[in-house]
Amino acid sequence: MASRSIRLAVVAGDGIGPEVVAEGLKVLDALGMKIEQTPYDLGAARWHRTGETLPDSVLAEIRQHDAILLGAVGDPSVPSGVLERGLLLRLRFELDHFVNLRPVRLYPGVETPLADTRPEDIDMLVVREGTEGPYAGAGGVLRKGTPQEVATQESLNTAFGVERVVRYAFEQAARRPRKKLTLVHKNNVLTYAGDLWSRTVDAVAAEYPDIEVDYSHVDAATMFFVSQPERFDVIVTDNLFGDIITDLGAAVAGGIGLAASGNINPTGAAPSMFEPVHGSAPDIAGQGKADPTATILSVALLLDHLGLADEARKVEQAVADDLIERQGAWAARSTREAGDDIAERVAG
Ligand SMILES: NC(=O)C1=CN([C@@H]2O[C@H](COP(=O)(O)OP(=O)(O)OC[C@H]3O[C@@H](n4cnc5c(N)ncnc54)[C@H](O)[C@@H]3O)[C@@H](O)[C@H]2O)C=CC1
Ligand SMILES: CC(C)CC(=O)C(=O)O
Ligand SMILES: [Mg+2]
Repeated sequence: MASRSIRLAVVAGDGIGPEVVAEGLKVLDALGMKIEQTPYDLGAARWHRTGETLPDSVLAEIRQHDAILLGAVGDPSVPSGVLERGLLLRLRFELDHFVNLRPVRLYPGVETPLADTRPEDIDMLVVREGTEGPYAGAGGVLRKGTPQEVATQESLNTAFGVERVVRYAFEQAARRPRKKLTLVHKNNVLTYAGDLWSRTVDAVAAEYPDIEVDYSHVDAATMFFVSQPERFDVIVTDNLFGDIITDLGAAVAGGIGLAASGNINPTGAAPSMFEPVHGSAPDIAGQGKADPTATILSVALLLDHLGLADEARKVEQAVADDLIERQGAWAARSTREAGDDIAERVAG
């Protein structure tokens, strides 16, 4: 992979998306690698201009790349859900990103709101299912706009979909020193879906006798994230629970500006997509206030995914060193200055 140029599709998106993506690309450039970047004009501006979210022809072009770097989508000027479903979720679903990989890690030097918590206490890998659950879009509305309106939003869980993500999570757990996997769900109430998830984890666990397996209801898991984060190593969970607990994970591990993610298609049949966990943050867009670190760490995940482990470690180390030096001084730098500092370290 390293010998030829990497074809990278870039979807900067909305709000702070373009600001943080610029810094992610700056860090990639600092590695001195051959990267063919194709920028895609997708997001609120295109929707206003053309009414399009993700035309089929653009999706077909994006498929021809090795990976995708995405900033964030969503804008207050566009009805909620239009871009989130029509662009972001469409990319995840069409490219079959069934693993949404979200490390939750407290880096040395980073302040956590949790008392007496050391970096070794917060080191988890959340494996969130990416193509099913309540995000699948099943449901509908009856008698809309009347006092008798009924809205349903169903959670789709298939044996195939659950098993493949659970297997992926076990593989991840097997590679980590603690070898522990926790299923997070709500199987005491969501009895149909929860039962499928629990039975699947039990069945796959039989093939991994060295892995300690446990279970936490999602409500209790949110409490443990704050009170005993050291309980968790690898977490496997559904699309919605994974979305929610990883914002909480970001908060306990130093803030949403540090949380990275990868939407992975482990089969390699389509490009995987890397993006910060955060959204388009319209409240700070255009002000140079966004922390680009989450995007830069997502670039490290992208490099790792492409088999460029040395380059990935270089980027991650540059971020780790920057975080130690930062010591709470984030507000003193703009988005661009933070990107410059990290890129300089990468360039060495
Ligand atoms: N993957 C994506 O494209 C996502 C898109 N969204 C969309 O983004 C829009 C805003 O959603 P919100 O719920 O407000 O979530 P958000 O993550 O954009 O912002 C939540 C809070 O975190 C802050 N924040 C986010 N990223 C930051 C960064 N890099 N540095 C410093 N502060 C940061 C924001 O200023 C805001 O106060 C909505 O349209 C939403 O649908 C939300 C989450 C993910
Ligand atoms: C905007 C949503 C579709 C997704 C989201 O919040 C996320 O993936 O973290
Ligand atoms: Mg989210």
